[in-house]
Amino acid sequence: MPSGPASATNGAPKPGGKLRQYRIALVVGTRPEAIKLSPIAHALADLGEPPGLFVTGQHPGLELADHRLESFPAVSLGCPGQPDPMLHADLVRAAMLRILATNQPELLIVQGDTSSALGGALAASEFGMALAHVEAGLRTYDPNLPWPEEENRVAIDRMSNLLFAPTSGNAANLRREQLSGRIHVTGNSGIDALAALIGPLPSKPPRRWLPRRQFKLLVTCHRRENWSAGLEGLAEALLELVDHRLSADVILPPNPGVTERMHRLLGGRGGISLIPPLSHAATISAMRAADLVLSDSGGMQEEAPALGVPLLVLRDKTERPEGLTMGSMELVGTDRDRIVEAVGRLRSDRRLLREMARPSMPFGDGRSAPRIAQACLAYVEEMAALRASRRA
Ligand SMILES: CC(=O)NC1[C@@H](OP(=O)(O)OP(=O)(O)OC[C@H]2O[C@@H](n3ccc(=O)[nH]c3=O)[C@H](O)[C@@H]2O)O[C@H](CO)[C@@H](O)[C@@H]1O
Repeated sequence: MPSGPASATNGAPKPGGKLRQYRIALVVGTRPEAIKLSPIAHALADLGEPPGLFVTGQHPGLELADHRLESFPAVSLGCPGQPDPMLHADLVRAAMLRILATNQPELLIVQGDTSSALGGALAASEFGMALAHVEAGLRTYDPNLPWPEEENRVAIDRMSNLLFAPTSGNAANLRREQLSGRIHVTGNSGIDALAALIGPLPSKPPRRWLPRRQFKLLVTCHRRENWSAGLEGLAEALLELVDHRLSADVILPPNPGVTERMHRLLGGRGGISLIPPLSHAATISAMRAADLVLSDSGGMQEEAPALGVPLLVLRDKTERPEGLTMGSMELVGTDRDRIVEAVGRLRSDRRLLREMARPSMPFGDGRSAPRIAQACLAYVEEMAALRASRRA
């Protein structure tokens, strides 16, 4: 069995986990990866296989304890996010290669489509290590929307031995590409994280939308393709909307450049509050308290249907069409007039708004992490048996 990393461990394995070096490791770089990988780390620990963590540093302020990950042995790679995501992926790859040269787990798990996930996948593949991709098969089929995420997830799926597709639609995408990895339809572990916060899902939306009451928007916008014209269109729309008995809480992203731009566009305007990044629990509370959410976030597209919160997606394409099919969300992009029209239409037609707020679970039942953990463990055991039979 390979030994775990010698450097920078923070905390002992979870009580109940076996006291041994880990065979499975997870790559964690950003807030959404921590949110979605935490249930999987705990599900592995529950099976007696606590994993190790490679923390890339992409989001430098990421606190493992905020995501219940502090009890797992962790190596810090010291690779903060870069303006050029390809450079960042390469830095992560190089840092991982240095560690894997002496300490190799048997299976590396990466999640989603970040440059941390891509860097980890490239390192695993260079070492001939087994690789599992959580959240496989999401596609817009447009390499620019979103960039670089669409390219990252396609590349990671091609390298992976285990492909954990959240939905049957995602699995169908993978089958069409005739990839060599094994496909499992598991649900999205982001829904597990949501259930851990608020209890059984789907949750009942609080009844609201009384006529004449002030209408409250919750807004997030951080995708790279929205950094210039997109943020301007959104800001113009919000400035127009708040003149009409409507308020907007805008949650700022961890990215300082985007935050600075939002302050310039919207700072000091009545009816608009600019809020620093929130904890996951506080974000979910804010979503539930809003009449309507406007966001380009991927995770919030998954959370909104389960919470029964209507969502306008500030993007032209989505890799999560399931939310559109369920009627919980609508694509509006970042054009000023389109946003103003959509908010106005929903605000004046409460029946439409209530229909969008009908809770549904297109992204999983909140029990994907145990499925993923079991499949990972079975794969590791299978590979070990294969190696043993070759030695015999
Ligand atoms: C194109 C796309 O969709 N890309 C993804 C992106 O994240 P994604 O776009 O989802 O990233 P966000 O930064 O929006 O994170 C979303 C998550 O963070 C929470 N939240 C949000 C604001 C806040 O202040 N505090 C907070 O905790 C949300 O409730 C949600 O759970 O990387 C994820 C991790 O690989 C992937 O799963 C997604 O596919």
